[in-house]
Amino acid sequence: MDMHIGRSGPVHARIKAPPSKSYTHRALIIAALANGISSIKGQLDADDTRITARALAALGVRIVWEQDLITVYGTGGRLRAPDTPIDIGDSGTSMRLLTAVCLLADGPVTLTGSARMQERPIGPLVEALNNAGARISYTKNPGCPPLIIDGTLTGGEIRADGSISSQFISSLLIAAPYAEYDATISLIGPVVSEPYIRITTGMMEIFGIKPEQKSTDPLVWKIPRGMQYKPSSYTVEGDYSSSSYWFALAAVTKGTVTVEGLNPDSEQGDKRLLDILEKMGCTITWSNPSKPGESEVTVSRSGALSGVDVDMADCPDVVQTVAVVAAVAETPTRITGIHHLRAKESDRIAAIVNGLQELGIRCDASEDEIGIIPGTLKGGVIHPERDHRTAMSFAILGTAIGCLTILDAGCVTKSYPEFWEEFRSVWKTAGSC
Ligand SMILES: O=C(O)C1=C[C@@H](OP(=O)(O)O)[C@@H](O)[C@H](O)C1
Ligand SMILES: C=C(OP(=O)(O)O)C(=O)O
Repeated sequence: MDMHIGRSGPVHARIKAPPSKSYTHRALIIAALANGISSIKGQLDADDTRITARALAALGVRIVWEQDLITVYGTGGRLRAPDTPIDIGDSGTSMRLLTAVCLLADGPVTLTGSARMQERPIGPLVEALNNAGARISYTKNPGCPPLIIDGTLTGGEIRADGSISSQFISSLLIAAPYAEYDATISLIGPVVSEPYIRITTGMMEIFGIKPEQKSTDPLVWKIPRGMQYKPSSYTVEGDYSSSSYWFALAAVTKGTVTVEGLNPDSEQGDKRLLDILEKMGCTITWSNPSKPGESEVTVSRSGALSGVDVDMADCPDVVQTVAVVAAVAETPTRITGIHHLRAKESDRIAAIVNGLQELGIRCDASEDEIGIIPGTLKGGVIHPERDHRTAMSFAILGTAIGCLTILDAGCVTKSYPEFWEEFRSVWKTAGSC
C-alpha cells in the first residue's frame, strides 16, 4: 500500500493514545513467568506484541487474547522448548527480552527473525549470558540472530554492556529472579535508552519483584534467587512514541492536537518530546494531570518554530519525529547521542538524511548525530524500508508539502495498526493533494 499525502491547513484534532508497546511486551513476558493467572487490560494489538505472545505460546504458555484483555496462565518460570525455531520477525524487543527467558526452557530453543533482525546486534547480551551459565551460539552471523539458546542461567556476577541497546539489560533483569544463584547485574560503560530499563524494573515491581539498585554510577542491581513473579491485574498505559506523530502534526500544521490517555508521570523516556517541542516554540497544556487514566495533553503552535540542539540518547524512538518538525523550523537543529539509531528496524540516521534530502532539506550526519538545516520543502517519494517510524514521521511532514508519497506504508502495523485510519480522519478535514 502506498500513501499520497498533500498539504494540510492547521489540524485541530483529539486522539486517543494507543497502548504502550514496551509495557505490553513486558507485561506478557513477566506474566508468563508468574506463578498464577494474570490479566493484562488495554493491551497494544500490533504485529510486535502479537509476536511476543506467539513466542510465549510456543514456549508452552497458555495465553488467551481477547479485545482489550489478555489472560496469561503463568508457568512459574517452567517453559517448554519447542521442536521448531521461533520466528520473531522484526521485533527487537521480543528478540532481546526473550533471549534470557528462553534459558528457562527444558531444552534448546532457536530464536530467528527477519532479514533485518539477522543484522541487529545481540552479541553483548549473548556474551553476558554465556558468562553466566548459558551456552548460546549463532547459526549465521556472529553477534546477530538466529540464536540457539541452551544451558542455564546460573546468576552470580553478571557484567553487561548496554551501550548499543538497553534491551540487553532488560532481558537480564527479567530472567534474573529465576537464576540458580543470587544475581548482581553491573553495567559496563554508558547505557543508551535508559528509561526503558526503568520501565522494566517498574513492571517487575508490579509483578512482585523489585530489583535492589545498589549503585547508580555504574548502574548495579541485585536480585536474589528463588523468587517468583506474582500474578497481577495490570492496565497498559498510553504510548508516548506513537502519540509523538500527533504532537508533531500540531507543530507542523500550526494546529492544536489533544491526546487522551497518556500518563503524565510515565517512565517513558519519549515523554521528553513534549519538552523538546516546547523549546521549539509549541505550547503544551495538561489537564487532569493527577488522574492518569483521564489526563490529556494538548500541543499547539501559533508562532514560528526554532531549531534545537538536543541529546536524544534516552529517547531514540522519537528522533525521527523531532527531525521532521525540525525541517519546518526557522533555524537549524542538531540531534546528538544517537549512534544506536543505526541498529534499529533500519539505519534511522541514514533514513532521516535520505528522506529529508529527497524533500529538499540539507542535512549532515556522523556516526552519532544529525544536523538539519531547514529550507524550502518539495514533494517526493519516501521508501521507509519496513521502518514504521520512518513512515509515520514522514507522513506528518507530508502535511507541509504539495505532494508526498510513502511507499509500503503498511509497515506501520509493527507498532500502530490504526495509524493511517487516524491520520485520514484528522487530515481529511484540513488536507488536500
Ligand atoms: O525495551 C524497549 O521496549 C525498547 C527499547 C529501545 O531500544 P534500545 O534500547 O535498543 O535503544 C526502543 O528503541 C525500542 O523501541 C523499545
Ligand atoms: C526500535 C523499535 O522496536 P524494536 O527494537 O522492538 O524492534 C521501535 O519500535 O522503534
